[in-house]
Amino acid sequence: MAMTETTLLRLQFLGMLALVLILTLGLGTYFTLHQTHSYREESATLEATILGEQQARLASSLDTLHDQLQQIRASTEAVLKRDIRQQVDQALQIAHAIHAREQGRRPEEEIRQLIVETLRPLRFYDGRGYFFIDDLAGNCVLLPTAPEREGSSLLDNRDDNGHYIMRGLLDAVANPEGRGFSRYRWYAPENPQAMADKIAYVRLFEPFGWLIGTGEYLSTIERELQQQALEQLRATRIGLDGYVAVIHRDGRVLLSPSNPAAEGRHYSELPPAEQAVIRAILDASAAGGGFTRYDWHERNDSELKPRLAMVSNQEDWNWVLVTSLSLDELHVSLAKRQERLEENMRSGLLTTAAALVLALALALAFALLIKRWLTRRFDQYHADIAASNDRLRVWAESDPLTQLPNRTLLRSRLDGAILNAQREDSKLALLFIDLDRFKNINDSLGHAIGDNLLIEVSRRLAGAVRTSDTVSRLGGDEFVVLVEHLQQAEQAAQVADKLLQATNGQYDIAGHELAVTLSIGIALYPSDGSDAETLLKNADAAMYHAKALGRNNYQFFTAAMNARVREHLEVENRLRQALSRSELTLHYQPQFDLASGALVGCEALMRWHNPILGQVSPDKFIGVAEDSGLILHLGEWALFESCRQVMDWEHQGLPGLNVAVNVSAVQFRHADLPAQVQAALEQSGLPAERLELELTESVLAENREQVRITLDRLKQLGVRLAMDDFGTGYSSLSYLKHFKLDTLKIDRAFISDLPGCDDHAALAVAIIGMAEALGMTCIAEGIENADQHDFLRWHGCAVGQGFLFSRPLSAPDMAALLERRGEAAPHGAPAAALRPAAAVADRD
Ligand SMILES: Nc1nc2c(ncn2[C@@H]2O[C@@H]3COP(=O)(O)O[C@H]4[C@@H](O)[C@H](n5cnc6c(=O)[nH]c(N)nc65)O[C@@H]4COP(=O)(O)O[C@H]3[C@H]2O)c(=O)[nH]1
Repeated sequence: MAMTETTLLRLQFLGMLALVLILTLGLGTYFTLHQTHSYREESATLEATILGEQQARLASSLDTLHDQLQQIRASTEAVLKRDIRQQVDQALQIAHAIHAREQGRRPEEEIRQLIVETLRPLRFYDGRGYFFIDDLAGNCVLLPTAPEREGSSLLDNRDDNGHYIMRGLLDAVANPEGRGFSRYRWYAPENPQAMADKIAYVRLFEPFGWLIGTGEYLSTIERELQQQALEQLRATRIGLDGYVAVIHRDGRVLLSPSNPAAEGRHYSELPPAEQAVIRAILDASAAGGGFTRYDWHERNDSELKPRLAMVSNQEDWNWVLVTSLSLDELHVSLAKRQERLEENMRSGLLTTAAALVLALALALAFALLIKRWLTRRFDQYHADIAASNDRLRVWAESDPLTQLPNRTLLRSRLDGAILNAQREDSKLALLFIDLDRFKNINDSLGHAIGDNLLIEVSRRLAGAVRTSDTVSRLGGDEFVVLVEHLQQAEQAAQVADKLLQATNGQYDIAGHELAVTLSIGIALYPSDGSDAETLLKNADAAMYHAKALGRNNYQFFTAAMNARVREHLEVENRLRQALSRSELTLHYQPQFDLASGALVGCEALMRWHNPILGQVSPDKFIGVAEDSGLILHLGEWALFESCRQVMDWEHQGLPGLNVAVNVSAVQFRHADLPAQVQAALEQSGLPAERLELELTESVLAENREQVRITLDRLKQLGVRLAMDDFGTGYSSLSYLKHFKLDTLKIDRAFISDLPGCDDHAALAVAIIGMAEALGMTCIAEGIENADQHDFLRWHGCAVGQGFLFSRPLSAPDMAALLERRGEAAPHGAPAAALRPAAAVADRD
C-alpha cells in the first residue's frame, strides 16, 4: 500500500511519541532503580556505621575495663603488704608495750609468756589472720594454728617449691631495720591439701631476739579485689542500657547485672535459653573473643530482646568479660535514620517523576508542534508542487512564441477529440496551415520579423475560430487547427475560409508592410483517418497540395495526395543510395556572351536516373534532398565532379571553360563550404577564377555576419560568386551592396514573358542596369527565343543561357560541343553559331 503523507505524518508523530514514552519510561525506571539502589546502599552503610559505632563503643568500654582490672590485679600484692605490715607493726607495739611495762616486775620468762599469750588469740582478716613468733635460731615460739610445733625448730621447713621458709624469714630481718617481707608457699585454709602463694612480714623484737610476723595468701587478697572489681563492673554503664557481665571460664556466672540471681551459679543450672547464650559466649571466648549477638531479657523483663555483645578474656583471672548493648536502641536509631533516608528517596522519586512527566508533556507538545509544522510544510510543499506542475504543464504544452498549444497538447486534444467523435458519431476536421513563402520573409527580413509575424498570424487564427476549437503551432510556420463536433465536411471548408480571410491582408511588422497568405490542408475524421497520426499526415499532404495549386487556398485530403506523399518518401529513400550506386550525373548548360555569341562557360546541373523511378527532375529531388540533408553529400559531389570534368575536357585538349555550380542554402549553412571548394580546386587543378558558385537569395538572408565571413573566405580563394534566381526574393539590392557579388542571374520567370510583358521587361532592364552599376556580370537564364535574346542583348545583358542556345548537355555532348567549336576562346563564337547546338536536346 502506498504511503500517503497523512500516514507518514501520523507515523512520524506516533514514532516520536513512542520514542518519548520509551525514553521517559527508561529514564523513570533508571532513576527509580538508581534511587532504590542508593537507598539500599545508604541504608546498609548506615546500619554498618551504627553497628560499627556501637561495636567501637563496646570495644572501647572493654579496653577501659581491662585497664581497670589490670590495675586492680596489679595492686593485690601492694595491698597485701600494706595490710600485713600494719598488723605486724601493731603486734610489735603490743610486745614492746608489755615488755616495757613488765620488765623488772616479772621474770623474763613470764614476760615472754605474757607476750606470747597476748598475741596468740589475736585474729584479723575475718579470723584468718594470726601472728607467729620464731626465734633467731629458727625455733617456733608461737604458732596459733599448730601449737604442737611450738618449741621445735622450723629451720628445715620447706614449701612445695623446696624453699626453706624459716630461713627466708630470718633473711628478711637480716637488715639494719630488722624488718622485711618473705615469699613462700603454704597450705591455704580453703584447701589444706594444696599450697598457695603467701607473703609474710616479720620484724625483729630485739628484747628477746624474736621474729614477730604474720602472713597472708595472695589469692585471698586477690579474691577480695576480684569481688571489689565485680562490684565496680556492676556499676559500670555503657550507653543507655549497656552493662558488663562476667563469666568464669569454668562456667560460673560471676556478674550478671540483668539477672543477679544467676550470679554464683554454673550456667548449666540456668534456663536453657540463658544456657545457650552463655555457651555461645564461652565459645566466642575460646575463639579469642569478638562480637556476638543474642537475645536476652532485661532486668525485671521476661521478654527477650536482641543484644550486641563483645566478648573478651581476662586471662589472669580466667574471666570472660562481656560488654553488651541492646540492639533495640540501635534498631530504633537505625529505623529513624532509615525513615529519613526513605523520606529522601521518596521525595527524590517524586521529583524525578515530576520532571519526567514535565519532560513527557514538553516532548508531547513539541511533537505536536513538529507535526503541525510538518503538516503545514507538506501542504505548502504540495501547493508548490501543484503550482510547479501547472507551470510545467503549461510550459510543456504551449508554444513559447505564440502561447498557442503546441504539438503535445494538440496530440492529446486530438486523441480526446477522436474518442469523443467515436462516441458521438460526429466528425472532426484537422486543418494543417502553412504560411506561403514565409521562409522568404524569415530569411530576408530576419527571425525577429518572422517571429512577430507568426505571433500576429497566430492571434488572427485564434480569433477566427470558436474557443472550443484548438489552434496550435507545430513549429516554424506550421499551424494546425482542430475543429470538433462537425456534422458535415462543408463546415470545415467554412472554417478554412474564415482562416484565410482572417489572415489575409497586410501586416505591419516593425515598419515592414508584409502580405501573408495561407495554404491549408484539411483532413476529416473518420473519412481521412481514424487516428491522430494519420489525420495529421494527411492534412499535411493536403496542405502541400494546396501549395502546389498556387498557394493561398485550402484543399481537402484525397487519396491521390497520399500517393504523392508516399512518392516523396520513396524519392527520399532511393535518393539515399543514388550516389553510391552512381545514379547521379551532371549535365552542363552552356552560357554565352550575348554580344559576341561566344561560349563563355557552363552551368552544372544535376541529373538523377533511378532504375525504378526513371529520370527524376531536380525540381523533384533537390527539395527532398534539402529536406533530408542529403543535399550535403550531393552538393559536395557536384562541386568536385564539375571541377574535375572541366579540367578533364581541358586535359583532352578541349577549350578551357568556366563552370557555375549551384550551392544550396542547406549546404552553405552546414558544410564547411570554403574548405570543400578549396579541396575541389586543388584536387582538379581548376583555376579558382573559373569556378562560379550560384547562391540563392535565401542563402544571403540568413545570419549576415556568418554569411559575410563565409563569402569572404570564398572570395579569398578567388572563386566567383553569383546570385541565382535574382528578383524572386526580398531586399535584393541590399544584398548586392553588402556582399559584393560578381554575377547576377535574372530568373527565367522574368525572361519568359519578354519582351511582351512590360512589367517583366522593365524589371529585366532595371536588373541589367543595376548589375552594370555595381560592376557585376549579368546573366539571363531561360532564353528560349530570339526576341528574348535580342531584347536582353539590346539592353546590355552580358551573358545568357537557355534552350535557344542549348539545353543542359551530358558531359560527352558538352565535350562534343566544345570540340565542334574548336578553339574555345572566351567571348569567341557568335551566338548565331551556336543555335544549331540547341538541337542537342537534354536527354532528361
Ligand atoms: N523552361 C526553361 N528551362 C530552362 C531553360 N534553360 C535552362 N533551363 C532550366 O533552368 C534551370 C536552371 O537552373 P536553376 O535556376 O539553377 O535551377 C535549378 C537548381 O536550382 C536546381 N539544381 C539543379 N542542379 C543542381 C545542383 O547540382 N545543385 C543544387 N543545389 N541545385 C541544383 O534545380 C533547378 C532546376 O534544374 P533543372 O531542372 O536542371 O533546370 C535548369 C535548366 O534545365 C529554358 O530556356 N527554358
